[in-house]
Amino acid sequence: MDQVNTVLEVRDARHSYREQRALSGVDLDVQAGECVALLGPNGAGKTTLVNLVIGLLRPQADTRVRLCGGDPAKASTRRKIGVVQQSLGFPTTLTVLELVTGAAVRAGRSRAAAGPVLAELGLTELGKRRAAKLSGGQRQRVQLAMALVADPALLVLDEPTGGLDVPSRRRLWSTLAERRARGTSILVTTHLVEESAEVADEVVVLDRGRAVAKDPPAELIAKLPDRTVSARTALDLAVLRGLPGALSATLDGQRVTLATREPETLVRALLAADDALTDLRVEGASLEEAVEVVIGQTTGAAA
Ligand SMILES: Nc1ncnc2c1ncn2[C@@H]1O[C@H](COP(=O)(O)OP(=O)(O)OP(=O)(O)O)[C@@H](O)[C@H]1O
Repeated sequence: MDQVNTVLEVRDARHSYREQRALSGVDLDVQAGECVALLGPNGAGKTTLVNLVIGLLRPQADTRVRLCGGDPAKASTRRKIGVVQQSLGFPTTLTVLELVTGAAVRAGRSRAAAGPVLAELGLTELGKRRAAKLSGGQRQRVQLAMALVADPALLVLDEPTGGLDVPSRRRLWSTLAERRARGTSILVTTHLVEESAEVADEVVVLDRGRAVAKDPPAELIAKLPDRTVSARTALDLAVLRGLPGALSATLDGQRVTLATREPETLVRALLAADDALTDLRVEGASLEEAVEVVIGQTTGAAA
């Protein structure tokens, strides 16, 4: 691996809160300009991993975290990251402009850097408003502006969409996509599997403290063995089950549903066997299903 391009490197992350084990040996890499989405059910260890990355938790055992080649325990290394966390507060007596300008100055950037970032996040008109008078969604945008104004090498967001309405979520994901296109590396934890897939280059699925999948979203979906082909047909069940590519077939009235790993082969055979066939549908798997499958597989393996 090209170390120069590795913005974040986590090796063998293990973490326990007293007797509660939260991470059991996770490796994670974020390359320059890459967006990695950390997915997984409640309690999987996502926040624990993020807190190790941003230096809020001290590494235990042989856990090794390198951020731009440095140790996140050091303030000089932490300055290279921008963090958006739900629990992170800021002084509510300051105005939006003061908060974002302050973040720019602390990061060694000019005060003038605040203006373009406020515009990027649609906050210009709220510049004079005190943080105490902002809605939850607006506060979240201010946090993102404070993180982005520092032009971080890595942007870390822990559940940034919590409490946001649909337009605000869309706006957040499109801001992240634009920043990624401009070269910012992003690590984001989320429960919104499908939304994250539109931005993420790679999804890492955590389950009970382990990484159970690490793939580009499309590859994770492609690992799902089955697709569903359905149609209205007069063919009987025995014929349908015998079609090339059919793994199984069920009939509901005249509607057949077939499972297959070779949808193209099966569809060709179906059309050849029944020229009166109607209402043909091929359902691809969603990323959400793929994530459920990888978590289900490990649950089954552990049982
Ligand atoms: N401060 C703490 N003290 C004790 N146990 C903790 C603490 N923080 C987390 N845990 C436990 O560690 C495990 C991982 O929690 P973590 O918050 O990292 O998961 P998560 O994937 O972020 O979950 P969620 O999606 O619910 O936010 C859970 O079993 C949780 O109960």
